[in-house]
Amino acid sequence: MASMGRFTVGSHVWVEDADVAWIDGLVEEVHGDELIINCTSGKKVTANVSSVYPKDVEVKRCGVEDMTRLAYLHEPGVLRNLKSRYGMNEIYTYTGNILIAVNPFQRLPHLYNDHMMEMYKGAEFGELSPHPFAMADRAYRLMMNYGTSQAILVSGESGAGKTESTKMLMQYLAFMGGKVESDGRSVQQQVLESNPVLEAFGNAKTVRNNNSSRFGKFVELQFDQNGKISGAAIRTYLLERSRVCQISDPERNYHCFYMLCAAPPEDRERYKLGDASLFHYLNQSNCIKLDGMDDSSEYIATRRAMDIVGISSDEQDAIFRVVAAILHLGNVEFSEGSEADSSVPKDDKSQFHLRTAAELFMCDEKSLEESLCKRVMVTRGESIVRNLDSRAAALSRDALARMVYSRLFDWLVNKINTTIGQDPTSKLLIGVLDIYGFESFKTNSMFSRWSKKNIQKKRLIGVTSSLWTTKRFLISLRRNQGG
Ligand SMILES: Nc1ncnc2c1ncn2[C@@H]1O[C@H](COP(=O)(O)OP(=O)(O)OP(=O)(O)O)[C@@H](O)[C@H]1O
Repeated sequence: MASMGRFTVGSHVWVEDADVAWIDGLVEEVHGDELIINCTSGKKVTANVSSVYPKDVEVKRCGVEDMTRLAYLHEPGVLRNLKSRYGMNEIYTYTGNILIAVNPFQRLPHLYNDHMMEMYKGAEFGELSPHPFAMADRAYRLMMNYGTSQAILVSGESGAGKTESTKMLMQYLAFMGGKVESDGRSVQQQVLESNPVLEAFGNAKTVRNNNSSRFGKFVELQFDQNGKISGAAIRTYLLERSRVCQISDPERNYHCFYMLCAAPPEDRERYKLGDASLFHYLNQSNCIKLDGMDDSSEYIATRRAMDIVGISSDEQDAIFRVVAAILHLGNVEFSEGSEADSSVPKDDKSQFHLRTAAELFMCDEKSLEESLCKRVMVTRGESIVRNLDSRAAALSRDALARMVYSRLFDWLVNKINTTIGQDPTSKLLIGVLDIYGFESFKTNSMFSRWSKKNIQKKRLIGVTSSLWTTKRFLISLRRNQGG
């Protein structure tokens, strides 16, 4: 694959470089499969033809908007093109009908305003600069013209900009299909307003992204025959449960835990909370506070967002009681009990946290303790109760915390969906799949499962935010389409 064609003395080539990935140069000598290359950096390197690619010398310095126009669509050619465009603040590039987004790491509001949406409305695909609005417009028009549902796939590595791209796609679809509601807020507004709630409970700081989504999201917008949004559903999948109990430096747990520890004093008192650094599930990492994020104002903002998506104040109280109970649960430590291989809460401090967790969960303290320190095995109608040693009790404590948190998250998503409301009569929909974690799976099992179940009958349009996954994405896309 690497050596497309034969290289001769004087050929312009790209060669792999340990420091800058790819470096260009001229072939000076050819010895069978070995080439001696004089690089533009001044370096002279010997390389095997398998790690050398031909260079297109005719490509413009400013690059091309659609990379299918490149003479060679190989890794160095693609990277060079994206780099040239990025240098001119052009963060979007097409490869056929796939949009590649490069994270600008700065706000570019002029790219996403109403004027831009008006410009892309109905414009021929490829007529204007590459943009997520063009992708959304294409999906919308294909749906309206052919009467077929559409799916837009957003893939890329963590921090590449998938969530931002998804928001822009939703913004444009809401602009095209938005309805003015006489009573209350419209469906599109509710979908957009559900983001802060989902982010508070499903996002966390990771090494690569301070606001990383730790779950996959498929937003389905349903349209009526006139192309107006008539309903919506948000489906989430694969929430990273392990994070609830285990985090490594310098990452954080889910935002909601820190928000609640920074809540107004009366709320903290109600949930018997103190500083975030006092809780085992949070203090395994030294990162408690985030630059540019004020947890106490985020708490207020999340409460407000919950009001907007129709979560009552009693329900909000129940949600935060569960969040606080999980923190208390994490502080329960165990020591060996009087019986062999048994365990009990280690000391008064652990007993206090166990009692508080039980109060907040509204369950019996003794039952909670037994559920952690004992295991019940059911065999042919007979139940056998077995003691757990302190290590096993700590593991069941963590398993309970993970399970409760993921149920809480599912409950939130269901609640949001109930409030937004679906249109059972709708035959047209556009789905936007934010395919988190694509790169971290050895096989594309998640993609396959999802594509089979949810996307096969819809047409696929891709937006990808990372070059490295583009190749894999294309292969999956081809497989999925039976190509
Ligand atoms: N188009 C953009 N304009 C401005 N900033 C952007 C854009 N895309 C990404 N960013 C910046 O990069 C950060 C990370 O982007 P985003 O959260 O969308 O990544 P992601 O691919 O969804 O990551 P993860 O998989 O970890 O959730 C954003 O918080 C934002 O600061």
